[in-house]
Amino acid sequence: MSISLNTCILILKEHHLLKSSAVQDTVATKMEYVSYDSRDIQTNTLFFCKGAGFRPTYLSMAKDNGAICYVAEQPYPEGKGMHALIVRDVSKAMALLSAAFFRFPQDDLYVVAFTGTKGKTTSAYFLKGMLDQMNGGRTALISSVNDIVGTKPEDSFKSSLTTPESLDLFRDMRRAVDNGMTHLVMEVSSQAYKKNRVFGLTYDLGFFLNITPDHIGPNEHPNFADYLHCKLQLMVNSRKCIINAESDHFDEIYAAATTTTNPDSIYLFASENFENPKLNVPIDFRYASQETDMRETRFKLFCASDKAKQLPINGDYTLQMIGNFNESNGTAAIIGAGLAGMDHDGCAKGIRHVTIPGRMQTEMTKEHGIVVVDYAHNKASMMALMSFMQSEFSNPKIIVVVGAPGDKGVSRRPGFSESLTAYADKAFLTTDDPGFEDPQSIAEEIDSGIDHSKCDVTIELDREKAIHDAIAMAGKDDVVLICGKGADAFQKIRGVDTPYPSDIVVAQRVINELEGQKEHFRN
Ligand SMILES: CC(=O)N[C@H]1[C@@H](OP(=O)(O)OP(=O)(O)OC[C@H]2O[C@@H](n3ccc(=O)[nH]c3=O)[C@H](O)[C@@H]2O)O[C@H](CO)[C@@H](O)[C@@H]1O[C@H](C)C(=O)N[C@@H](C)C(=O)N[C@H](CCC(=O)O)C(=O)O
Ligand SMILES: Nc1ncnc2c1ncn2[C@@H]1O[C@H](COP(=O)(O)OP(=O)(O)OP(=O)(O)O)[C@@H](O)[C@H]1O
Repeated sequence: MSISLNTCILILKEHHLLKSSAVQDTVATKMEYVSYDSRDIQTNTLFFCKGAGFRPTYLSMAKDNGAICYVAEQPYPEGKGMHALIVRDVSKAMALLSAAFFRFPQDDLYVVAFTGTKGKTTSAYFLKGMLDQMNGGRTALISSVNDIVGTKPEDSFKSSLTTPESLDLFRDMRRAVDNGMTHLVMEVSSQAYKKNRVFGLTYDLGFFLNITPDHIGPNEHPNFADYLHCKLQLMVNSRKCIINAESDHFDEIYAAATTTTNPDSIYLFASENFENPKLNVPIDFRYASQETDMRETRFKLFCASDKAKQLPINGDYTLQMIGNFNESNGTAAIIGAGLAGMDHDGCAKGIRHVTIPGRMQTEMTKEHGIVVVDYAHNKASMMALMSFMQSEFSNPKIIVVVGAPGDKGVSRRPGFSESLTAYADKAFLTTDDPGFEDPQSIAEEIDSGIDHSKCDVTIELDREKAIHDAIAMAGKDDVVLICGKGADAFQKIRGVDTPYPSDIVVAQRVINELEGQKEHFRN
């Protein structure tokens, strides 16, 4: 793989990004590697100086290690003797040049993107499960749990970001194409748009699942308007748009979709009884709950409009994932599979056994009720989870283990106070990725907003002990919800991913200790 200096200049000029360039006569002009990290350089590398944490010494290091050209928003003396491309926005430049360097892998993939405050990972896994039926397991995945770029074990790896840096994304897409993958399902976070990680990328299908306030605070979005604006970009950049008509801010979402997409290629879905008198476009797909228990979720999908009836996906579906919110996620994913060419039988077979690490993993204990490990970690998902449990078990005692992360998403803390007050009988406030903040202060902040006449609180910063105490106190008919970390096997503490056994492992161990049982969590 390579890219010439001239090509870089042309691309940057075409997008009005180039401010100035300095070309060295004696230096090679063919770049054979790209990087934004001075610790990862090869001969003739094109190096991007980007990010709040960038230091000019990284450029010196990159040059010493073989970088011959740098892209930056200002010239650096440390880059003397290298080609220099000085640009208006280095993150946009990196996305465009990376796509070109990796020979536009998106052109060889059917690319589907999900955005939404909640349900991205779940919907992405559902869709991958179905597409794999059709293409023989050749669906690549970019998600906040795992990235999968091929069929061999070494082609699956844990992701550190939900949506990777543009350079990493295009490299992974190239790897997927070279490994014979035909489809890519990806989660696109609001940060991905804010940081131009997907700049210039167009999706075959783009989904807007829902939006509620989240990710607002230092290092993320300054306010809700910015969060919404970033998420709306997915609609602007999708050839076909699929929108949850029940989402807050529906009008803005639909309007964003119509800026670049004919209404014939915009599809809406909603639950059976949803009505919005102000809506002047028809709902294309409806879903209706069937009988549901703690093992499975069953629902029916109706193709309601003429446009929808062209897709043969009408019918009954069963999910192994519980939680009524998964009917909405499942519906979205099935519409995606239908638009990609699948029929009801293929979809039903593909989605039937999909499970997702750390999402709604449940265990029925003998003496301590039902224990659920789930990734719910903001107000909307906590509300959805606890209201589902309340309705399933006709007002059980709900015991929750939860904490809020440090350094980000500060808006989640009052959201936890509110949702715990609304539904929980007992809360163990504990540690969840405190970063550079004091976990005790985070817990006290959540506690200060809880109405203690409704929800009793214990602050127990040792997460393993909190899980133990929650399960130990639960009676036969109670529900224990261990929230926020899912299958994460680390705690982010002061910039370091500190090993942690994972909530599933801890809960399993506690149940085994208490009941001597050797079963494993479902899913
Ligand atoms: C605000 C933001 O988007 N930050 C991301 C960004 O950081 P940055 O560009 O400022 O880079 P930096 O880490 O300060 O480092 C500066 C540069 O120096 C380079 N460097 C560093 C050290 C060295 O020796 N040599 C060297 O060259 C680094 O490679 C980097 O290019 O680029 C880094 C990778 O290059 C990311 O790890 C980092 O994500 C931060 C840590 C993060 O966690 N972001 C969260 C908010 C996020 O993006 N979350 C969303 C999910 C949200 C949701 O759930 O919906 C996501 O998509 O994951
Ligand atoms: N459609 C939904 N509405 C409300 N809550 C949901 C929905 N789907 C999932 N959840 C809840 O949110 C949790 C996270 O789900 P999921 O990982 O699919 O979302 P996500 O959008 O990828 O989240 P994140 O951006 O935080 O990684 C689930 O464990 C569940 O508790």
